[in-house]
Amino acid sequence: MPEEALPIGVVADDLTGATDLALMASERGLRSVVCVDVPAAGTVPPDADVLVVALRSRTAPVATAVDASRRALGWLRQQGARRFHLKYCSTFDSTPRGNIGPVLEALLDDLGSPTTVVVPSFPATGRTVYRGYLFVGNELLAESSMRDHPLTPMRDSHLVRLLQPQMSGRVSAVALEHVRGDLPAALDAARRGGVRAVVLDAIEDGDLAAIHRATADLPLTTGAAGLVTAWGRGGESAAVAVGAPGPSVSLVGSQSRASREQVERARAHQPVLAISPPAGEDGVAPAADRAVGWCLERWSEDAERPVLVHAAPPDSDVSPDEAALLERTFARTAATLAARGVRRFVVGGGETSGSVIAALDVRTLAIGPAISPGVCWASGELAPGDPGTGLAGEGTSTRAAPGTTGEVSATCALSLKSGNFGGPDFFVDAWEMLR
Ligand SMILES: Nc1ncnc2c1ncn2[C@@H]1O[C@H](COP(=O)(O)OP(=O)(O)OP(=O)(O)O)[C@@H](O)[C@H]1O
Ligand SMILES: O=C(O)[C@@H](O)C(=O)CO
Repeated sequence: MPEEALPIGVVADDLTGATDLALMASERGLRSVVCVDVPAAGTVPPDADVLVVALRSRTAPVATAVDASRRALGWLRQQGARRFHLKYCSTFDSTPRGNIGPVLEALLDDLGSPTTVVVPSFPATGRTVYRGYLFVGNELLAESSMRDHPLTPMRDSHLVRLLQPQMSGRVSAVALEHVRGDLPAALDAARRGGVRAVVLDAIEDGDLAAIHRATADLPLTTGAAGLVTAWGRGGESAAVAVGAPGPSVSLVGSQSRASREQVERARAHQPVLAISPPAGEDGVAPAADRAVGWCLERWSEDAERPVLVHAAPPDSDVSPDEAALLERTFARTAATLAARGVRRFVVGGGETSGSVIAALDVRTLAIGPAISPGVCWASGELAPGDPGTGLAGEGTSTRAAPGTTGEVSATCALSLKSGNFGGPDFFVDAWEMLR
C-alpha cells in the first residue's frame, strides 16, 4: 500500500466488525483507530493509517443505515481518505431488504464509481467463498448456526442470490480460476457490462492478495476483514499497550454457537449469571441493578476473579423489541459498573457491544494485541462526566473500583467479540492476557 494511499477509510456496519478489521490492519503495521459513530464536527481526528467509523447500521432500517454510512464516508473524505472499504460481516448478515446492498450502492454513488467487489472471505476464521457460495468452516452458510440468528437468519448460502434482492443494480460472480487468472480483465468486463457488485471467490490468503492487487484502482472495496491481510507492508504490529486495574466482567448478549460454548467453558473458572429480557422498558433499570448487585457480591468474595453475565437462551423466536430490551439491560449494567469504577470489560456480540460502548460513552478505540483471530484488546477513554444514559449523579472518574482502594482513571480495557469468533476458552484466555 503506497504511503499516499493513507489513511484508508473504513465504514463498518457494527462495532465488533470494526475492531476485527482494525486488528487485522494493526497486525499489518498500520496504526488503526476505531471511531464509535461519526465524530462530531470539530472533533480532532485521530492520527491513524486506517480510520474506521463503526456504525450500528447492520440491522437498522435501510434509510437510517444508508444515511449513517454516507455521513461516515463524508467524514472520512474530509480526513483525507481516498480509498474506502465497506466492512460487513464475514457471514453476510443481512435480510432481503439490506443493509449491505443499499449501503454499497449509496457509497458507490457518492464516490462516482460504477462497480465494486464483494469479498466476505476470511480464511483465518474459516470463511471462504467458492462458486459464489459462502462457507463457515466446513458448512454452507445456510447450514451453519447463522441459519437461526436472532436478527438476521441466513437461509441461503449463494451470495448473488442473497445480494441481488437488496440492490437495484446488477450483481455477478467471478469464479476462483478467474480470480487466480486475469482478474483485472474479469472486473473490467463486469464494469463494461453494467454490473455494480462483483462477488469474488476466495479460499485462501493468496486469493485475497490477488484481489487486493486487482482492485488497487477501485475507490471502494467491500467485504470482511480478510481482505486486509493484503494491506500495508506487513512487519511490526502497530498494537498499543492495553491495561486497566480492577475487577473484570464479561457481558455476553450473543447466542451464537461459539458464544454459548465459550460461556459453558467459562463456568469452570468464573461465576456465571444468566439474564433474560425484562418484560418492558420499566424493567430495564431493575434488571441491570440486579446484575450489578450480583457482580459486586461476587467481587466482595474474590475481587481478582472475573465474572460473566450472559443472555439466557430464548425459549422461542425473539422479537426485535425483546432483543433491544436485553441490549439496554446489558448497556445499563455496564454503565452502572463503570460509574462504580469498573474499567475492564469483555463484551460478546456485535449488537450488544454497540449498546454497551454507547452507554459507556467511549468515543474512540485504540487497537491493542490480538486475543484470537478477529478479536483484540482495545483501549478506550470514558467521556468526561457520567458514563452512559440515565445515570446522572454517578460520576466515573473519582470512584474507587470495587475491591481496590484509591481513584481510578477513565481508561478502560475493552474487548468486543463478534458472536462467532474466539477460541473455546475465550472468556478465560482474554483475562489471562491482562494478568
Ligand atoms: N434470550 C434472549 N431474548 C431476547 N433477545 C436475545 C436473547 N438472547 C440474545 N438476544 C439478542 O440477540 C441479539 C444478539 O446479537 P449480537 O449482535 O449481540 O450477537 P451476535 O449476533 O451473536 O454477534 P455478531 O453480530 O457479532 O455476530 C442481541 O440483540 C441480544 O439482545
Ligand atoms: O466479519 C465478521 O465476521 C465480524 O467482524 C463481524 O462483523 C461479526 O459481527
